[in-house]
Amino acid sequence: MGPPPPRRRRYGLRVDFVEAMKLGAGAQTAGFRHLHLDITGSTNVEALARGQEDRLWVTAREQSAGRGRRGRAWSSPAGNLYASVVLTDPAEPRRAADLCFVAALAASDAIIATAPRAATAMTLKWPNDILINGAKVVGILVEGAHAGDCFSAVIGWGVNIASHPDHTPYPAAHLAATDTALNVDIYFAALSDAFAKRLELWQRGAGFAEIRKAWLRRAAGLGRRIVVRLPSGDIEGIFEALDSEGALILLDDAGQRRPVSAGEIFFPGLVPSSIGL
Ligand SMILES: O=C(O)CCCC[C@@H]1SC[C@@H]2NC(=O)N[C@@H]21
Repeated sequence: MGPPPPRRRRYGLRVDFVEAMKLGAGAQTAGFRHLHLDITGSTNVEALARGQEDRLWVTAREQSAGRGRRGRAWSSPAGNLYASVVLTDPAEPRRAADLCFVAALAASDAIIATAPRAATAMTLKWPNDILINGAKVVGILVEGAHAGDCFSAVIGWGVNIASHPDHTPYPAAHLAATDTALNVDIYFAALSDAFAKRLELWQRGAGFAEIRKAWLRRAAGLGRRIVVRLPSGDIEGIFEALDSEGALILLDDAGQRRPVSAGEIFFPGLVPSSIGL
């Protein structure tokens, strides 16, 4: 009789003990590595703790303390994707905000590759959400840490695949509602590949200019009236463009162009439709 199988620990379980999600072949070729956990508080926190390990993906089947933007919690049951990647010195720190757009484009590429029905109704909401018929399916949290001279960025994706939470402050949806064969393994392989390609384009290709152009082609509300919620109150106007720093350019009712680099946007009069989502 051989030795008993290793006992499963709930926390900090390494990839060899759980059914591992696989990196896409392109991501492996590009030198990315992968740590898959059964359950963790937050894959972003795990990744930030490994800030020196460039090109490391950290994924988890479940999170017990998933973090969203604006200090919100991110509901994280099994069946959805929780994935973070560490990039050590990816660019000058002043260009770190570009990563929001690189990340959103990669996640949208992965939807096109794996969820063709949802993809027909997909738009990107500034700065880094993905909507299907106006309802959120992907949220992205980019965080940074300095250690000595080194700057690490961690990008975390939460992707609603098998379910979406109720009672969110915004309408939410999930991808398998229309693309029923989709699961986290299929989506993660596509995301890791798409991210390797978009990162390469940003770092070694045409930089932010190309990313900006591609993002704008999929943007929600471009050329339309939007509301921007700022700490100082709401402002309204036309979503005219994205500048070279990723700020949203709002043409207000007084004809002033106002760059917005932080805030939340809303589309007045748009009711998310629900073709099964
Ligand atoms: O509020 C948002 O829209 C951003 C949500 C980001 C959630 C993901 S899930 C994987 C990673 N780990 C976290 O704790 N948060 C991000």
